[in-house]
Amino acid sequence: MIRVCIAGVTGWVGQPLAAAVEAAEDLELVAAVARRARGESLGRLTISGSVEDALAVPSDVFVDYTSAVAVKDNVLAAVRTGRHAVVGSSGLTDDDLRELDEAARSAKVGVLAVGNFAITAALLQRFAIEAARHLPSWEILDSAYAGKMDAPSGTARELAWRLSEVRAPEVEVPVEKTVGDVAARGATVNQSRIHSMRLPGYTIGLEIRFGQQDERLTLSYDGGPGATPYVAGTLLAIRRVHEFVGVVRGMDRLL
Ligand SMILES: NC(=O)C1=CN([C@@H]2O[C@H](COP(=O)(O)OP(=O)(O)OC[C@H]3O[C@@H](n4cnc5c(N)ncnc54)[C@H](OP(=O)(O)O)[C@@H]3O)[C@@H](O)[C@H]2O)C=CC1
Ligand SMILES: O=C(O)C1=N[C@H](C(=O)O)C[C@H](O)C1
Repeated sequence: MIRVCIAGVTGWVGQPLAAAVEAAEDLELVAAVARRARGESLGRLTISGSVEDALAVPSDVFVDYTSAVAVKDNVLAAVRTGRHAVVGSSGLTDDDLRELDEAARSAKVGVLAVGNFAITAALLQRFAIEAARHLPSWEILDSAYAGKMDAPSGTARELAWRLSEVRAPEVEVPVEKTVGDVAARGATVNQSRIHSMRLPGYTIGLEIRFGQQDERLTLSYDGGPGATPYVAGTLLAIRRVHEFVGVVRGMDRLL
């Protein structure tokens, strides 16, 4: 039986994830965190108001679906107390992930950090890696609901990181030589350009556009209004994270 602690248990993903953990025969939800629901009952357990309190309960895997602001400290606290961690929350930078990797290696635990647990997003990433082997120029468009605090999205950051392992995209006019406002060319993440839009009416989406002379290729991912696609991937990560030591990024290591 794998004992699970979920931070963000009342959230859009945390809620259905907690139900799925409780329904699984090999998993047991032993602790949960959400500040405003502190003290409330969830099945047989009482929701903690802080990660520190939740980590006082023995558990094997810590799952974070809180926010870009809280995730780094939460996961550091979890690995330092010997928990494997599954990171759903977005917002972690490469430097944050390096710091988590050091902490996880010294505690000899695994951390699976996945920008997007949906299979369709994982497939986009795989197809984009293949396309980047053949097409040298691309830019990324990240779209999300108006209230999403972090930018670029975790999905976009992870894609840029994976593409950097293939090559750096070719640009004709170096971005710093832009005439006008350099910010109009988007953010540089691992050498890819990412343009983030935050708009009412949107859920989450990612597009990568490749271009070369006289032809274009666009790969596009759209997340819908429900959190179901993230739950299955997160359950898989909970079951497999003990196989790793240090930080592992991306769903493909699990597929
Ligand atoms: N990797 C992936 O596939 C996915 C990633 N995400 C990412 O996951 C994160 C959460 O998303 P979502 O479920 O929509 O968020 P919600 O805002 O719906 O839920 C956040 C949850 O975390 C709790 N929370 C927030 N801040 C803290 C804190 N400092 N300490 C403890 N608990 C906290 C909230 O309760 P309270 O405020 O009461 O504490 C709530 O339970 C985001 O970063 C999002 O981008 C989302 C979907 C998929
Ligand atoms: O904020 C969200 O909701 C989501 N964020 C993730 C991200 O930052 O990439 C992905 C997920 O589809 C939903």
